[in-house]
Amino acid sequence: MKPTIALVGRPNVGKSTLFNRLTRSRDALVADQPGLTRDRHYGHGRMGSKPYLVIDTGGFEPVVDDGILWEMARQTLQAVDEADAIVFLVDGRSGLTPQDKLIANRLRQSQRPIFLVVNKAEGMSPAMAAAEFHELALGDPYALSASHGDGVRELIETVLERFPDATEEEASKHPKFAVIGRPNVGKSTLVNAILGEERVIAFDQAGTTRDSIYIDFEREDRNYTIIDTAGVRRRGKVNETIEKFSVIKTMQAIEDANVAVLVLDAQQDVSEQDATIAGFALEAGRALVVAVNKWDHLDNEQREKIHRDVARKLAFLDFAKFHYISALEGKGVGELFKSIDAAYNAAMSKLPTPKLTRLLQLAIERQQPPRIGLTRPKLRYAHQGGMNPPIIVIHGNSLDSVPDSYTRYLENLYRKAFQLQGTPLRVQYKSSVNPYEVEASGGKLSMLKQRAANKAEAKAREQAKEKEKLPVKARVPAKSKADGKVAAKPFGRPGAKPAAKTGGKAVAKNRTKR
Ligand SMILES: Nc1nc2c(ncn2[C@@H]2O[C@H](COP(=O)(O)OP(=O)(O)OP(=O)(O)O)[C@@H](O)[C@H]2O)c(=O)[nH]1
Ligand SMILES: Nc1nc2c(ncn2[C@@H]2O[C@H](COP(=O)(O)OP(=O)(O)OP(=O)(O)O)[C@@H](O)[C@H]2O)c(=O)[nH]1
Repeated sequence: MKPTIALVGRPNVGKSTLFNRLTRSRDALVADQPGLTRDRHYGHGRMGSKPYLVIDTGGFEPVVDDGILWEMARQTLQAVDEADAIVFLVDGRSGLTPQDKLIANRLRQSQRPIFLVVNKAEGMSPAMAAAEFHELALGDPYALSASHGDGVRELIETVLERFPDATEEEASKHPKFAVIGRPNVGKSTLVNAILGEERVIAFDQAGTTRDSIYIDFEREDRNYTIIDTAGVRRRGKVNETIEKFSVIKTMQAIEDANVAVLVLDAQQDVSEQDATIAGFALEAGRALVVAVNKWDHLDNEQREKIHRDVARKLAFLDFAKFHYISALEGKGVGELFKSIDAAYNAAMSKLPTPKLTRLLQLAIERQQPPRIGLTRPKLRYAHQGGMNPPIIVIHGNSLDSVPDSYTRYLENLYRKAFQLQGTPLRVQYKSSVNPYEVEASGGKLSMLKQRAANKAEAKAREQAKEKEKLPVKARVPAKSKADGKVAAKPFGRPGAKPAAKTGGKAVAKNRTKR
């Protein structure tokens, strides 16, 4: 399970700046999708072989007791109680404030490990910057500069020390699906409807309120694991108070599943929270099935309306299959399983290199990528870069100028050819910048240099093939995309090689599309 790190501190200490640093590398994975609003408070990051989730809790005003600030404080406290580690930021330039002391007192009640961070410490000696914050009695403060990046890596390494390395993503041999959705949409009812008929093999009682419940069961001779994120087991319970919604629980469940089943309530409009949860699944690259629940007792007009609402607000889920079901009456549940199976198979598909490359050539024959200025991108060959979600890596030259529309054209073609229904699909580009190209543009390459260039290209292909054997996430490339507030120096995934070397000569540029 990925550890979750919560960033806490009074307003303006630099939480979003640090958040951007810790999550930047993953931004590349979800290129802007039409209609997808990304929640900038929750993000993914990775340090070497250790992936993590980060929450920016927003400004924490511990002294207010109502209104929006109180609501923010309530959410911050929930995150503090549910996170695996807390990074408490203070401002090294403005020094220790009474508010910092109040927050520190509240954090001390938490059972979670706390890391006190003195931000904005660039140009100061770490000992000087940290000195006055020892008073908070939260251990040795870490001095760093979120905007410059100094000390950030050391901090995150220390935070992650206590968590185990991500074992190679265990390719689950069967579908493991998380039932996710906002409160009251019918998640428990659906889980009960599914389990009511099936043979439950094992039942894992959740350790804390944050944890989901894992249930193994058999259906038509196939094994499944259901990850139940609904608040409490309600079988037989009548007057149940509504459990508060936990974003961390939902995100962890999505991460741990290989298919997400998003439950919506057909008797209500698609809400922002629905879209946000859908966005989490998409960002995690999970295969997805949507269950529009409570389809009973709706007249045609209401059904039309929800169809339109879904099409408009969840357009970015166009790869997923939608089911209109009634968990209460047990209708549509069997069909749902067909899509869960299909989505699982698609997410785990093995895509052979020769077929990927043949399809690429076919795509180019049908339609070339457009010329940008004097150059036309040259797409040479493709191989699979990962599973769950399937990643297709395309090698060639000048790939930075392939337009999004062409990437979508390729995606659609691959999706059709491999029947990848229900899973996101990612196309990434790797451009080889041939060091001889500059000279070549002035005249012909000498035979010798030409041979060296060919050798470099051949080696790149070999390496690409080798990489197919590596774990999925280790190969997701970083993209240094400065995010407004942050400096352009790349940070976040030092474990990932910034550029693959081809024969020690040619340099590769990475670019990622969803
Ligand atoms: N000098 C310096 N300024 C920084 C550093 N980190 C952040 N800042 C600046 O501090 C200000 C606040 O940064 P934010 O990241 O928005 O702070 P925040 O804690 O998220 O603020 P809220 O969203 O209000 O809670 C911005 O002007 C940043 O540019 C740093 O390491 N050094
Ligand atoms: N009409 C109708 N009502 C349903 C259906 N499924 C669930 N409900 C009702 O919706 C309410 C909420 O259902 P739950 O299964 O508790 O919802 P949940 O998503 O698990 O809720 P949380 O645990 O709070 O997240 C209950 O009153 C259910 O009886 C359905 O298919 N049709």
